[in-house]
Amino acid sequence: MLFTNKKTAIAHNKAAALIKTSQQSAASVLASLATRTTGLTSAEAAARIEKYGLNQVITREKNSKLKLLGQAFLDPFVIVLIFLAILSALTADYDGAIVMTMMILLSVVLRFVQELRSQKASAALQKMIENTCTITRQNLTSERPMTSVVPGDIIELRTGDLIPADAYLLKTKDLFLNQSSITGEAMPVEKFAETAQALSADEASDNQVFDRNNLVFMGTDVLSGSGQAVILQTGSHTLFGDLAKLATQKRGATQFDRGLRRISRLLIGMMIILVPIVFLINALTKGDWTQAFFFAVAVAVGLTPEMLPMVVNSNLAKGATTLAKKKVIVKELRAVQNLGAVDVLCTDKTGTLTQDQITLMSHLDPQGNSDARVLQYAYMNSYYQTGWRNLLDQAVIDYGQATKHATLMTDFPADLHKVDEIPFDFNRRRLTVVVKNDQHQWMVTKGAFEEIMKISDQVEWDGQVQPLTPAIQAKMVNLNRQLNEEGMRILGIAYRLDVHEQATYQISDERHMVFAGLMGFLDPEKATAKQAIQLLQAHGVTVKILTGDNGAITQHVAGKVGIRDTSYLEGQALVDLSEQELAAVVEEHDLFVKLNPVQKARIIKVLQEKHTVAFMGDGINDAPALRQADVGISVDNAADVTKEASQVILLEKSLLVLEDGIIEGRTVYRNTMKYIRMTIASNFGNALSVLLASIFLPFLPMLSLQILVQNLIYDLAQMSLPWDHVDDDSLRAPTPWRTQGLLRFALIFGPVSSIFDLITFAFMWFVLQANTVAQAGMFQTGWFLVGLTTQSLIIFVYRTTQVPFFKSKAGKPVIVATIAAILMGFLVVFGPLQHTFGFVGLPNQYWLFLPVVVLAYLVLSDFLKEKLRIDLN
Ligand SMILES: Nc1ncnc2c1ncn2[C@@H]1O[C@H](COP(=O)(O)OP(=O)(O)OP(=O)(O)O)[C@@H](O)[C@H]1O
Ligand SMILES: [Mg+2]
Repeated sequence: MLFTNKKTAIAHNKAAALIKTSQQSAASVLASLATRTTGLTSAEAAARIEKYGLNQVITREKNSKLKLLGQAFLDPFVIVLIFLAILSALTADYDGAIVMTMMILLSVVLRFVQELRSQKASAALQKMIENTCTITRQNLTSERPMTSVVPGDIIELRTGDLIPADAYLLKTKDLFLNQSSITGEAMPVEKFAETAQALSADEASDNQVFDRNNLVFMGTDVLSGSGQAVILQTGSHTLFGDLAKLATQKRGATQFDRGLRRISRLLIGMMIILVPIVFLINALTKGDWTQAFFFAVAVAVGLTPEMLPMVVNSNLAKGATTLAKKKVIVKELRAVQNLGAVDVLCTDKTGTLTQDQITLMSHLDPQGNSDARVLQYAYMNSYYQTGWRNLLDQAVIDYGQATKHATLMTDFPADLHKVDEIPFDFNRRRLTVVVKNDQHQWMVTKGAFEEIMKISDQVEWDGQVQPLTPAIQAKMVNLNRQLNEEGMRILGIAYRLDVHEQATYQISDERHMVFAGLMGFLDPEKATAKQAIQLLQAHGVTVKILTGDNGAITQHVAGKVGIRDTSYLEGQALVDLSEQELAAVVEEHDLFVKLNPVQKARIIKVLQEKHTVAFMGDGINDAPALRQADVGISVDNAADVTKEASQVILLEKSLLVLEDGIIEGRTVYRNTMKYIRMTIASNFGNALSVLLASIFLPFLPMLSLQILVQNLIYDLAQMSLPWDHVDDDSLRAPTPWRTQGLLRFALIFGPVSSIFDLITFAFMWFVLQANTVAQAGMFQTGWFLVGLTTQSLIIFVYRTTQVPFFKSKAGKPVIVATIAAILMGFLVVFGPLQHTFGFVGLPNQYWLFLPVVVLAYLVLSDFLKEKLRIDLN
């Protein structure tokens, strides 16, 4: 569903060249790249980096600064100002022109700097999460950053690796790739190291390149198996290099994005309807069409929510930077806002809820007695397998190495070597390794207890191999459950001797096995897990466990970390449910066990119909779920695909940071909403006031230049909003995007502010006698100051449900910015540029009126806010 139709986007010459290469032998491919299986020398690699550049696809980086600057200029506000400035200069009003030029520069520089900062913050965060790949150079194999790959490099591929660039396979072992990111096809594709056949004429299409078995492409990943490949092309020369980075296209628009767009449209719509009316009324009643036009344009600028994207971005960037200090890296900025909306957190078990230190505790025969041979079988299995080495394998190997490799394998001949393996997969939930010497071969399988049971028909019981009878089975199931209930994770071990002489083994060989015993692992919960989950629950987030492990052990962990409902549902039981039934059971249960990766993603998808869902996981089996979730959370030592599928990476083991992330997300949302609420109400109010003034006044209520200055001052003040303090009680519940209250809010508070505008008009007109065209300057100055002070101060009312100043204190930056805005207003009115802006001095009565009207406005608004129980969340 995500990348359908990508095929149409491939470049013909790139595809044709790759197809040609696929038909060459490995030797000639290596020769044409001037490389060899031992790898490039350091000097060659350095020269090639010079020549081909870093292996990255984003080329926009370079001109992004210019583009940002361009965007800052393209703002409607700036365009109108430029227009006005040119006009002023042409009409020899040089003072005006100079002031406007200053305003233009101020506005552009501020926007540019702020946007650049947001962008830099985001780029810096992305840099902290580096993908690596295994490169062989000068016969030495090591992990290097993916960006350092050059054509001719020899790379090793393993389960969970991302393919760093387009490459030609030299060796493969059951190598299955996931090409869905470029072809849209979800089925795994097996790849082989062999020269491809030439295409017949009617087959010759660019899309054939995906079916070339010996080629792998940037942007795809290894599902299972292993391989070796030589890099053909890097960076933007790869098949998909000219498309934007695939990973960034993963997620569609969120509710938040859509909501913002709706609001912008609403505000712009209001402007489009209103501005022509204002223009016509003023032109017809006052007769000066040019002035009426500029006035209308200035009103339009005033009603444009031009700061919205910037306020949102700097809010998000600020949230992300704060989280980075707590070792939570947000790769995509808007994930911060999504975090705030999350009301269900699904999590994997191992390594997320539990420590990533699994230890092997016991190796038991099927009757529960310690047995050294069981350990030796398991050790062989973990030691020789070449797929993704997960924590269970690591625990076995660590245990083996502690007892010394050589002294461990006492029950087996010393001359064993590996013949084959059948890699682990999450449907089979087991993994097989085959070893042999001159006399015998051993097929050794380990995996989930139930899966090993399925493939065994014999068992080592009372010291001999016996048929695995239902009675013995029942005893073993009992033993397994007992161990699980004690918190022990169990893997079963089985073997089969001398299966056949062929060198390659298949899944179908995993049968008639002898159940040899159990391996018990201890996987303690993270010290912070319980507290973290309690905090999440207290903040309205339900926690659910989605695991591939079995019910008993999951219940044990759930109990330890404080998940109350511990009834569980098995993956198999989900298969037959209709979407409707599924929707009901996902709400009911908190534990889902024996899930395969697709089932994890499916549960999340169903939950998303009613909830905003985060998923936290660290395995390659978690990638589909991480992609599906609204927020994918992973850890730094996870596999490449896993990290790539996530938007949030936890650098530290503590889970308490989850709470920080969620609070930060909610803060971002609240502070964004403050801006939106302010803008909507004041725009609506201003539109009303301007309309009425245009109808009844013989002159303009404010000059276009004055409106623009006012607007600039508000813009400056509002830039402080991301740093505002948010009331604790409004951070207690998830913050999904909600607009219901907004319209009501605008319809109440817009007119309220208009009433005070009208009071001001009346005062200026009747009391101060500013009722002729000659007195227009005084009228305009009077309204300018009232408008500026009320609109600057009203944020303190709108920003909280509580009594401003006394009960809820605003953040310092907001207080400072507000005072600065008011001072700036007074400076413009009474400073050296007074006449340039068309302002005049004001009589003494005005100074009695101003504080009264401002205070009355604030008090009434606050009163209404509480009386009408306006939802300010
Ligand atoms: N390396 C391995 N060798 C054999 N069996 C394995 C291996 N890794 C996992 N398994 C089996 O497959 C099951 C599912 O794997 P895994 O535990 O990684 O799934 P998961 O969904 O990530 O669950 P978890 O919550 O434990 O992380 C395990 O419970 C175990 O029985
Ligand atoms: Mg896992």
